[in-house]
Amino acid sequence: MSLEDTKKVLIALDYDSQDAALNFVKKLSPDTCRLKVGKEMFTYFGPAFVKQLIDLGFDVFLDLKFHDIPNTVAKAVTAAANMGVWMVNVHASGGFEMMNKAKLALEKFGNKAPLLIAVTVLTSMDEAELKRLGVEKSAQEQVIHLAKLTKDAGLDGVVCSAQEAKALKAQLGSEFKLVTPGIRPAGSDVGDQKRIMTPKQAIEAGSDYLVIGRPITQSSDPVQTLSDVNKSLV
Ligand SMILES: O=C(O)c1cc(=O)[nH]c(=O)n1[C@@H]1O[C@H](COP(=O)(O)O)[C@@H](O)[C@H]1O
Repeated sequence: MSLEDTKKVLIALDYDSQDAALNFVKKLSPDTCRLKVGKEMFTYFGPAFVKQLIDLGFDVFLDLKFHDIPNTVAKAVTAAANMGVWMVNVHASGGFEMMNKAKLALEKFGNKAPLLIAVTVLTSMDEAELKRLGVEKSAQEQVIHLAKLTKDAGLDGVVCSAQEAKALKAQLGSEFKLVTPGIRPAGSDVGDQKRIMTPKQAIEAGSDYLVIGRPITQSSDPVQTLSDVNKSLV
């Protein structure tokens, strides 16, 4: 297995302090994880913070979950690619045309284009919440439906829960990337996540990348917790 393949963990840097985030990041090696910057840190600290992480040698997943008209999203993913991020995402419910236009906008970056993935059904949602939105399908059916649309639009993969990973790999093939938040090592707080799995279960089910935030960042020894998670995946 190559070094790249061993970096399955994407740490969700959900901090409201840049110093706290950087103190933590400086204890990490880019060989053992990748980093995710989401709405909170990007809204506070912007592209300059993302660039600092890239300059420290980390692959960055810019998780801004774009959901807008096709032209706006195509321009937003172009801005992300110009920042040099490794992965960027949109909401699949933005539709085929929006996703396809975003993917086409990244073609000009050639092999420097970030991976483009789409969020299917948020891992914080269960079937009761889907029903409130007027979705009558089960969570798994809705994830599969949106993942097929995402693949047809030419994207590289989806964000889903690990609970759907086995069915998605069977239906969409091994190359289509599955990025799974809602990861909870045994015994850790579930918080607002609903569709969860442990890191080891998620990899066994077919997840390519595990997004893990609070179980690592709020642990009493985050570096040790990351190391324990990585060891559990070997
Ligand atoms: O796109 C995401 O990363 C994402 C999608 C999703 O369905 N669920 C989800 O939790 N996330 C993100 O994954 C991270 C999960 O963090 P923890 O729940 O702290 O492990 C957060 O930064 C969320 O914004």
